[in-house]
Amino acid sequence: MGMHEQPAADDGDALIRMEGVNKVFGNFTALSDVSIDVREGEFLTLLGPSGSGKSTTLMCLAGFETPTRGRILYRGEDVTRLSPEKRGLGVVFQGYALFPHMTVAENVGYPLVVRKVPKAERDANIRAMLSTVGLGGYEDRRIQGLSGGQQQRVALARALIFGPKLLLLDEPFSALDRSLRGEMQSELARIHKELGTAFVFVTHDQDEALSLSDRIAVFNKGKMEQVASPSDIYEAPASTFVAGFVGKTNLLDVTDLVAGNGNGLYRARYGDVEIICKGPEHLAHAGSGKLSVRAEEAELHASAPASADLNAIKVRLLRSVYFGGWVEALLEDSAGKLFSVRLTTTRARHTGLQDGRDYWLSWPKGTGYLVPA
Ligand SMILES: Nc1ncnc2c1ncn2[C@@H]1O[C@H](COP(=O)(O)OP(=O)(O)OP(=O)(O)O)[C@@H](O)[C@H]1O
Repeated sequence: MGMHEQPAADDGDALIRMEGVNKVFGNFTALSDVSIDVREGEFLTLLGPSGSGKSTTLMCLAGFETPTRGRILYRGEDVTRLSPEKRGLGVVFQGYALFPHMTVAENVGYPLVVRKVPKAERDANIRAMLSTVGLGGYEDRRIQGLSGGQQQRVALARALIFGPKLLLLDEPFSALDRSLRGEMQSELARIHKELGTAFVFVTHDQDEALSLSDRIAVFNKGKMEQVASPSDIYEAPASTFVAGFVGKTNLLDVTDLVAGNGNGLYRARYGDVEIICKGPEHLAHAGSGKLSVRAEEAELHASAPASADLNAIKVRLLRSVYFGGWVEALLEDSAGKLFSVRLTTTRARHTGLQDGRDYWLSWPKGTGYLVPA
């Protein structure tokens, strides 16, 4: 797919499809008209803040919750009311703990025992799956003696051993420390590639979502606001929420929108400054919108930049914060609008940052992305 191409409305490749799903608990609407396709073999991440409906979506896909309204189709067949066991999906959920009194092999082989797979075949599968998750030779170990990362590998092996077409994972690494988390993320990416099974992964961590996924679905207050590739989510957000939740951005009120001739560019106005930016076609007649300018897309200059290729605004530096590799500058323009700019430390030293001083904030013409106000 091209960089900003939207997925087809009717996707024949859907492995599992959620159609207009609502989920109401008492008088609280946890999911509101959620439609989403999971494609064969893809790594799809459900991303959003706490309480946005990610887990509820996963529970509906798994069959642990039933939608109040809407349908779930598995390869075109309605499974909305089918029990989790009958769906045959792999799950790694927080509440789906390992059996602590059993060995690694007994845990991993359990789904095969349930499916009455003969012992010899079972043992061969257990051995192969343990090697896939990097635990070859751990068959007889006890669960209690394993580290957090190793236990997660066992949980993965148990969820994958019966060859499900889809694996559902709910924040599987949230209890792990940062370095172990990074290691398990690479492992998960490797296992996904090796097996070719579709994964649906829930997280509230944007970096995890951006680095692991083929596509990301962003949730906010029970609604799915956008589903797209990581680069489209980051570079062509569909809403102010998506722009602000993924990465750090500045949202400017712009007016007098004029679309270019199908080149994806817009002319716009921020206060009395003329701006050239990118945006989706459907805003051509909107008149105004919000312009998302990424914190790392912008630069600071001690004097007015001479280049005609830059959008530029006069600002005052309120303060800067040092983060090692980069410096974050907080600035304010004459209208009282606050800006956040992320400069490399080298660049910040070169510019010379002094609180209270005036600067020019710039970003290249043709960058920055319009979202509906
Ligand atoms: N069984 C339930 N009964 C009542 N309310 C529920 C139930 N399950 C979920 N909710 C509510 O639905 C909302 C969405 O919950 P959900 O767990 O899907 O969010 P989430 O995006 O996964 O967030 P988190 O990361 O905190 O789990 C929350 O406000 C939650 O309190």
